[in-house]
Amino acid sequence: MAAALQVLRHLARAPSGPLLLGGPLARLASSMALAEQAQQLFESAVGAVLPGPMLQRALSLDPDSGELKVRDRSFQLRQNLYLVGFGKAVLGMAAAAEELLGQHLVQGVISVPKGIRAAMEHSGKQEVLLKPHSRIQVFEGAEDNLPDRDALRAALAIRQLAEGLTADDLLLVLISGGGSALLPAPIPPVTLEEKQTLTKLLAARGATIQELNTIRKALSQLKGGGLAQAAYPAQVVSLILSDVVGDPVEVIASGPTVASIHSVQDCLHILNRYGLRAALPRSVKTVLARADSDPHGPHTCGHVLNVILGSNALALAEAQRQAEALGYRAVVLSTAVQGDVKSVAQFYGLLARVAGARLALPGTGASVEEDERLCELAADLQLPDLQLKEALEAVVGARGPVCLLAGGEPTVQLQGSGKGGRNQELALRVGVELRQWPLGTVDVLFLSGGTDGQDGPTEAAGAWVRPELTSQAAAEGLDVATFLAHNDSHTFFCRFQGGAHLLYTGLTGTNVMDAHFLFLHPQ
Ligand SMILES: Nc1ncnc2c1ncn2[C@@H]1O[C@H](COP(=O)(O)OP(=O)(O)OP(=O)(O)O)[C@@H](O)[C@H]1O
Ligand SMILES: O=C(O)[C@H](O)CO
Repeated sequence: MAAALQVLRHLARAPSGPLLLGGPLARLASSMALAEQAQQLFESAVGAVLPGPMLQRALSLDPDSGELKVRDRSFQLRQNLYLVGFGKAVLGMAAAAEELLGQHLVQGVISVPKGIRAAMEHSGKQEVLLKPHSRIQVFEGAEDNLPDRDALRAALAIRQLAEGLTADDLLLVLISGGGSALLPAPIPPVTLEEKQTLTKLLAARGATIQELNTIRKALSQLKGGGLAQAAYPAQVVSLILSDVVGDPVEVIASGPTVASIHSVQDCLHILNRYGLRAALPRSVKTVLARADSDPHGPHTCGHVLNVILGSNALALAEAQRQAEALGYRAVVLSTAVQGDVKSVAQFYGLLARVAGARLALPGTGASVEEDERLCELAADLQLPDLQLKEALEAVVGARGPVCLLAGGEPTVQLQGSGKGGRNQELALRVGVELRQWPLGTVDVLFLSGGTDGQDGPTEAAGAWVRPELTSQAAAEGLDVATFLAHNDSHTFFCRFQGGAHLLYTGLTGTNVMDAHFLFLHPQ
């Protein structure tokens, strides 16, 4: 962070060339409104991680020999292919896999969210639906992202299919976010209800996805490598769409094809941390005690190839390419944005100010205090891959419009009973921050969107804001602070300018967390 601070000071003194005002870039920008460009970039980010194109990139089948190539590995197909899958994006992944490999597919079972087929049909996304005579059986379940009886039935069908395989077979496992809730198979005597309660309690008390999934793995027959073990001696290829920062295969959907490295002690620490150890059901204690003395130890997964197919980084890289094609100097800041939405909003607000000042008044920049405060905010967020120094250097060298891109999943501490999602809340908070940092001659726009197309329990994917937001809202009689106090960002955006700042994509059929874009455009 000290290095970034040094660069900030250096950049503040650095001379800058003239902006290309009135040049081709400015003309291009004026011909296409900034908001439209922002939405276009969001769509291109999502487009890069749609199931079909992703599978086509990762798999290639030689139709004559039946040789399947997955990255640099080869597998021989001869009507020996089976498929299972679980997760919010798995319907489209399965449709694409069947399209590519259908002639070798014997049977498949997938577990997908309740209502997803109807929703996709409704939004005209035929490409993510299975064909009428598909060999893949579909189970819908896990309403509200919680394991239920329907998901349990799906998990048992998946286990049965895996257990019936032989050494001649290949099992293709399609995995995406939401997979944990869609593949519940508690180890007896733990019941589904007990697992549901424990999961809910851990989530409500703020457990991270890593902690939550460590517990899920310890209590599950299929998570933490259990599915891979059930499929042994068949070969297993897992194609994974990541919805977790850093793309850890052992965490995404609780790693059903990755050997778990956690001990019972790890689980007890987590349960202690959230005050749940004392009140554990007897069944959970029994399973944990049994695991402690399990002579077989953790599952082995030597017969498995785990491949990350798509991620937030891939989506942002595409948006970056598109932004550059539109004439922006585009930099990916981080793909690991986590932390409380309020701190994340402060960071983006001040970043806009510090970067924008360099565009507005070349050679001067923001104040030293603002530079220092930005570095402090960045340090507090602890983003492992943050490219702040590079981004600010790029701004100085840009001499024209700049687009800073980031991704991840901030958290919202829900206090009110309002309607919203973390993207709309982040955008609204950034709108408030931008008001504090007037940038004069630089046009600013911030957009935040969930790549699955659904932000919290709303129909919008996210929202975009500009520095004028709070004053324009006040003129419409809308007090932003009141909406924020109740986590009511969606209601706010529905009313503000007739909903014009909401980002609507419909369900996209994919899910690689959220995308944040900050546009700085010298006027
Ligand atoms: N009123 C609200 N305001 C802000 N955020 C909210 C509100 N209600 C729910 N959320 C947030 O929405 C999220 C839950 O919605 P959603 O199902 O889209 O997220 P998710 O389960 O993390 O799935 P995904 O990663 O696929 O988006 C949680 O992060 C929750 O804090
Ligand atoms: O299903 C899950 O466990 C989460 O979506 C993380 O992958």
